[in-house]
Amino acid sequence: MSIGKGNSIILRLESLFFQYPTLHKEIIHNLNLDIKRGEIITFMAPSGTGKSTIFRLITGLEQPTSGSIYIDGLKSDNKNQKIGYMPQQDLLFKWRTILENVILPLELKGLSKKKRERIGRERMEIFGLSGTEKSYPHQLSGGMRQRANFLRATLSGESILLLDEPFSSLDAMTRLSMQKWLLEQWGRQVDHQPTLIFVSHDIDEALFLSDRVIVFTHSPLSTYKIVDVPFKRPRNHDQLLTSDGIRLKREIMACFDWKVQKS
Ligand SMILES: Nc1ncnc2c1ncn2[C@@H]1O[C@H](COP(=O)(O)OP(=O)(O)OP(=O)(O)O)[C@@H](O)[C@H]1O
Repeated sequence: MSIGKGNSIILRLESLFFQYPTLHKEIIHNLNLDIKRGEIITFMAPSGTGKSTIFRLITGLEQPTSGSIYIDGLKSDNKNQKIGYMPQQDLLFKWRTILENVILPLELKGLSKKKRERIGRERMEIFGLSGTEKSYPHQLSGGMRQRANFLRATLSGESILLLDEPFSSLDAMTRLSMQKWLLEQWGRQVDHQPTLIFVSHDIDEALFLSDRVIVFTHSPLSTYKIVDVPFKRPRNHDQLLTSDGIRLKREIMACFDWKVQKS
């Protein structure tokens, strides 16, 4: 079944239910959510309630107990290849150079060595990674490694990128500059602006990055509050200190007064 390719909805979760077979509690209960093409979204909910599980369902690593996931109009199956994924901790292969790491998606697509290295070098320059082509991951700072991870995710060429707390391991200053940097890179991709879906525990980060923040209000994940973020792009962190910024923070904080179902 299809919801119509070319529709402005790029991701639809429809009547979604999920429970791990080994876990007594349900994680997702009748979740319905539409995400538009090119949006930047952040999912927020307390730890351990199932945000990463939603990502595992979208990537096809887990199958819903019932319900459907539509990606770009098509009902997804477990062989879905249309998702780029950037995990919480960097997953760069330590035995590969940075160039070899970032061009991995092009290698998997079968591009010649010459072509993938040319594209990789060009993109590394844009992403501020020139000079690290022959370095190994352990030789780079945390911020640089996350740049390489983000570059690898964008080279997957997919229209949806899932970013699971991508900055959580970074210090506060690096984190702020990485948020700004990531929005700048996203803004440059005029022809192919992917839909970005973040998981974050950080209210400021969610407000700085997102068009909409989806704050789940119960466990199992089912209902949520949508907080629309009206700040114009390009953004700066000062916007968070305005009366609008403070009002939005209060709105999100008010959603966190909820009880987690015991397992
Ligand atoms: N493969 C699995 N098998 C069984 N239970 C699992 C599995 N993966 C996760 N869980 C459990 O499912 C629940 C939701 O986990 P999940 O990682 O999705 O939460 P989260 O909201 O992303 O957490 P965090 O914010 O801490 O990363 C937790 O209770 C977790 O222990």
